[in-house]
Amino acid sequence: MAPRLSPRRARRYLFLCTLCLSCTLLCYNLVLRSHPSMQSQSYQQFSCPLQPPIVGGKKLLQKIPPCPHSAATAQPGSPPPPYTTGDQKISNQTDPPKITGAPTKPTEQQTYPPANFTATPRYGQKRLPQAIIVGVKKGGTRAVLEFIRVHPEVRAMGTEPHFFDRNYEKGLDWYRNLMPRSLDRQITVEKTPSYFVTRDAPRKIAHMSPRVKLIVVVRNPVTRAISDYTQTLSKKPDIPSFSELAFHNKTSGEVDTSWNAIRIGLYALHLQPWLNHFPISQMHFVSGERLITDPAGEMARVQDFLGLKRLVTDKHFYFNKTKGFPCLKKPGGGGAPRCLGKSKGRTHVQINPEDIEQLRDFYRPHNIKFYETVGQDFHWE
Ligand SMILES: Nc1ncnc2c1ncn2[C@@H]1O[C@H](COP(=O)(O)OS(=O)(=O)O)[C@@H](OP(=O)(O)O)[C@H]1O
Repeated sequence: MAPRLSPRRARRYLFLCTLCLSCTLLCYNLVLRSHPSMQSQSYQQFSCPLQPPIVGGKKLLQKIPPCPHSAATAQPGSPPPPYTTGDQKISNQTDPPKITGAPTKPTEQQTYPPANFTATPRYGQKRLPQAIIVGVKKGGTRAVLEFIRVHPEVRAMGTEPHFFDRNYEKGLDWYRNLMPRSLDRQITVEKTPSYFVTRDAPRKIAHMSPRVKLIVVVRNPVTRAISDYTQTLSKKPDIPSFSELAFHNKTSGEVDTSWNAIRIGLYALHLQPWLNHFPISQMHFVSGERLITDPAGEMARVQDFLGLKRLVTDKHFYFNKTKGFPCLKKPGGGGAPRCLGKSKGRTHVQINPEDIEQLRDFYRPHNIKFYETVGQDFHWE
């Protein structure tokens, strides 16, 4: 017959058993979490532990799906809402306010996650970018970034870090730390369109890495100026008319080149400082117009320039009639396709045709100089 336990001893055994069980569970959990095979996206969907990195006290909403969605509904590789789906209504989010000292445009990132979307992976290293989309504002830079990051060998920062124009004093470690992790064979890319018109940016970028590849998305400077103005007007409805801002004197047709919307379009002028630091072969110019009419063709050239296999092809795009722009198909054919957010492809404000004609005349010699410098005719007539 087994000896009977006193109640005190029984309680002690019970306590020891509970303690052992808890330790086992704790160890099991620790081992599972640290094992690489358990850090896949599907695991993260259930744990959802990742917080956006903190930069300058501001949270970067970068590649982090909202937890409830990812846990409940996300398929591996599928992006989180809200963002445009097919011919449905385009996201009605507005541009977020610009925050000086911190990377901008988190809303874009929320509304347009990349096709190779994963919650920030824990593998690989953070590296300084090997390619930068340096301009131009309203040229189509977001489209190029979102299209190129579909490529499995590209890792892109979704927000604009503004390192070489606003945050340089924060240092290269700060900048590197903003980048997504990448494997050795992958290319890290960021885009900040204001670099192209920042005088000191070429020198600073060359100092970081003289071999970095530079992408400039250019668009007819007249359309670009109207796009820029339309964006400003959407935020500040009380600004003067386009015509008042664009011309010193309407009758003489003297263009006001001190207005940024006009000045940014003087591409030949802004290009010069870049050529003091980089050979033209290290710069690639994307046509903002062809990016809309033939995104696959334009992206083929971008992939060639970056030394990547042409994996982003016409199979990835379809023309969304509601948006009036090419959008990305969902990889594999299933699920929702993805268009850029509503701040991309706005209906432009109506501009007097005479003003447009005057601006065309104004830009013509500058455009010709630009075509000659880059050895490419963009046909902005
Ligand atoms: N596929 C696709 N979908 C939507 N929009 C597209 C696309 N491809 C190019 N574009 C053009 O991109 C213009 C915005 O340019 P950026 O992304 O460089 O703007 S920004 O400087 O980052 O604000 C934007 O300018 P607007 O049309 O004036 O809004 C678009 O014309």
